[in-house]
Amino acid sequence: MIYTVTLNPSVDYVVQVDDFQLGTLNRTRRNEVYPGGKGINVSRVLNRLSIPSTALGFIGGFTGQYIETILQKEGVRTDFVTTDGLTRINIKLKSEKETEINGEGMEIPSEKVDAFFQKIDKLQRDDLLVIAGSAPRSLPKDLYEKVAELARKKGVKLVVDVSGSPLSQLVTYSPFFMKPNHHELGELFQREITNVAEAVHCGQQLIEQGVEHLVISMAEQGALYLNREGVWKATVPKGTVKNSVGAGDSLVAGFIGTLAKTNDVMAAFRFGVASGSATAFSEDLCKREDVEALLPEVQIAKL
Ligand SMILES: Nc1ncnc2c1ncn2[C@@H]1O[C@H](COP(=O)(O)OP(=O)(O)OP(=O)(O)O)[C@@H](O)[C@H]1O
Ligand SMILES: O=P(O)(O)OC[C@@]1(O)O[C@H](CO)[C@@H](O)[C@@H]1O
Repeated sequence: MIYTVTLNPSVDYVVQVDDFQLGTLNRTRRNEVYPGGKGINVSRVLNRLSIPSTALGFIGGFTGQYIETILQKEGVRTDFVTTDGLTRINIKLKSEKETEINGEGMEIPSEKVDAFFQKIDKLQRDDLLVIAGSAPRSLPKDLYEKVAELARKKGVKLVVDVSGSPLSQLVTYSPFFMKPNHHELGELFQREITNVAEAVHCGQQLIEQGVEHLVISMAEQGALYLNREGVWKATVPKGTVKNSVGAGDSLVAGFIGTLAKTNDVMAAFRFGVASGSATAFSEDLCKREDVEALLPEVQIAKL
C-alpha cells in the first residue's frame, strides 16, 4: 500500500492576472481552486492512474474540510489528523511570470502529532511512505527524521520529495526513491548545478549513500535516473506550459505508481517524466490519457 504524508496541505488558489502590477488593484481573468500540498498531489495523480493510496497529514478548518471532501469525491483515501487551526491557502499567480506565495501553515499541538505517529505506526513492511513538501513552522525540526526512523523500524520504504534541511536529514535513511530537482540537489551539496555532468556527479554520491532509485528533474531540460547500475537521461516532451505547479509531484506519482505495477524501472522513469510534463501542460494535475499520449516523446538514453 502507498501512503502519502503532507504535513502542510494547502488550498491552491490559482489566479490568472494579465499584466500584473504591484501596488495597485489587479483583477483576475480566471481563478481556480485545487486541493494542494505535495503529498496530496501525489495521491491525486496516483488515483488518476488507478493506483490506490492513503493521504495522511494535518488538516483544519473550512479549507481542510474542502481538501478532504474533494479527495474523497475523487476516490482518494484519506486519514488526516484534524486540528483546530486553518489549513493554509497558497497563491499561485499566473501573469507574464509564475509567482507563488505559500503560507507557513498552522499551529499543530503535540497531542495531534502523537495522533499522527499512531497512524504511521500502523504501516506494514514494504508499504511505501511518500514524504513530500514543507512542514509547518510549529512542528519540531526533527519530525521528518522521527517519521523516517519509525518507517525504518517497520520495514516501510521511504519516498522523499522535500527540500532544504529535511532533505539532508532524510537522505541518511536510505530512501527507496528520491526526486530532487537540480536546484534542491545543488543546495544539498552546497554548490550550483549548471549541467548534466555536475548533476550526475552529485547524484552518484547519493546512490553510494544508499538511495535506491534517484530521479533528478531539470524542468524542460530533461531528467536523469540513477541507480547502482548506471545513469540514464530522458528528454522531456515539448509543449505549452499552462501550470507547472505539481509537475514534480506528478513525476513522483508516475514513477512509483508504474514501478509498483510493473517492477520495470525504465517504464517507471518514462511514465514519471511524461506525467510531470502532462501536468505542466494542463491547468490541474495530469490525467492518465494525457500522460499516455506523451510517452512516445520521452526518449531515454544510457549515459
Ligand atoms: N517546461 C516544461 N516542459 C516540459 N516538461 C516540464 C516542464 N517543466 C516541468 N516539466 C516536467 O515536470 C517534471 C518535473 O519538473 P521540475 O524539474 O520543474 O520539478 P519540480 O521543481 O519538483 O516541480 P514543481 O516544484 O514545479 O512541482 C520534469 O521532469 C518534466 O517532466
Ligand atoms: O510549501 P511547500 O509544502 O513546499 O509546497 C506546497 C506547494 O507549493 O507544493 C505543491 C506543488 O508541488 C502545491 O500544491 C503547494 O501549494
